[in-house]
Amino acid sequence: MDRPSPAASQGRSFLQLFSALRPHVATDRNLPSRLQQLLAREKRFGSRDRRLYRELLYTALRHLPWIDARLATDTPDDAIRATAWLAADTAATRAFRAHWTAGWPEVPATVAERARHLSADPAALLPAWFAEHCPAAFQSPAFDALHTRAPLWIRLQTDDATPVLAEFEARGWSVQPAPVLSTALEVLAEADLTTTDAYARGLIEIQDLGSQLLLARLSPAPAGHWLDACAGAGGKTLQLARLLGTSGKVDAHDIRASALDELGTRAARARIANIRILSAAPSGTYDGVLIDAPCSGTGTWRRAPHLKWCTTPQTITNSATVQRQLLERYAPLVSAGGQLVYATCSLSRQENEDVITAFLAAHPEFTAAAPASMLLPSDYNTDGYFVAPLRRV
Ligand SMILES: C[S@@+](CC[C@H](N)C(=O)[O-])C[C@H]1O[C@@H](n2cnc3c(N)ncnc32)[C@H](O)[C@@H]1O
Repeated sequence: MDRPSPAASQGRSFLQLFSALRPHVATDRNLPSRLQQLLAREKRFGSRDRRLYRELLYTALRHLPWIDARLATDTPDDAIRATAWLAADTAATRAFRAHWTAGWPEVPATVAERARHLSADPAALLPAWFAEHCPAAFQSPAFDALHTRAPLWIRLQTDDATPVLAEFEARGWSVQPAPVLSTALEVLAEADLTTTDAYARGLIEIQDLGSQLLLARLSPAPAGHWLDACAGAGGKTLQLARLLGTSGKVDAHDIRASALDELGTRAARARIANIRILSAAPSGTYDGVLIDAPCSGTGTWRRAPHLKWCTTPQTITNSATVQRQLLERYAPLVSAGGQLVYATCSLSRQENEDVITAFLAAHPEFTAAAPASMLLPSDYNTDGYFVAPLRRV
């Protein structure tokens, strides 16, 4: 007798995991931690199982109304089948997808075609209230990019990529350079980069291409003294420190001490010496101030799809209030002629253009140094970002 395919019982396990997460989707912005804990508790899972379930769960969250609708029928296996079909084809998902979607067509490139195949409503995949915040998100190709697994980008933190490329090749990981930025590489493998020598030596950092482009395109003048006012764990601080060169310096501040500790570890790993961590409130003046503001994260919906379902218009209004306060707090630290850079990973007009318009109206001593710009996830296969470069006159 043929042994049953493991994919059949994996389908049941996926449904169990999904139903454990489902009640928390609308309320828990930290759902990825909950998902991580859920998978860690299941001692019977190996690392490949965990990769499979993670991919399936993220796919289901990305397409939540479609999956919910199938689970509400008397053939819930349809939910497994649809999730398997929509999931990315990776080493971990291949056998599972082959079992559950035998005879199904290739997954089409656009959400509209996928919806047609599943007799589903494409518009249901984004909250309707978001249309007035970012109409472009509802249109192809941005809409398609938002419903595709986010790629893994790294930033080279060395002028010599040879040891990085050699190590990746030895591990069987292929990479693809970003056509728009020489320091950015897409890793085309399910790689745990934190286990590499390149990572341990600080030769690479995991950083979305969109985040990299934001600073690379500003090309801050070398040798300047900058404040990274909302540095977090320092994704942009490290990049800024390299762009400014060894005669420039960055003061990195955040209200989260634990994030600043992590920043210190990353800077030490990369032997970057021109970063000073400021736990206390910054003062004095700077050639440039970066405000990478806390935001609703709507630009990260492809990477963090649960945020689509727990973000509300009120979340956005609250973020915009904090963003205006942060500009008021840190803009006075820009010296005359200096730069003020406001950035978010939000696609909402209310957190982006509206915040900047209100700030400029209240502060004639600042002017736009260049047009503000929005990076849509479809532009270069990234998360979505907004950046407004301002100057103090
Ligand atoms: C978008 S995250 C920063 C990400 C970081 N720049 C990076 O590239 O990895 C926003 C950060 O602002 C911080 N923050 C919130 N309120 C703040 C305040 N009043 N002053 C400084 N930082 C603040 C948060 O703790 C959070 O780390």
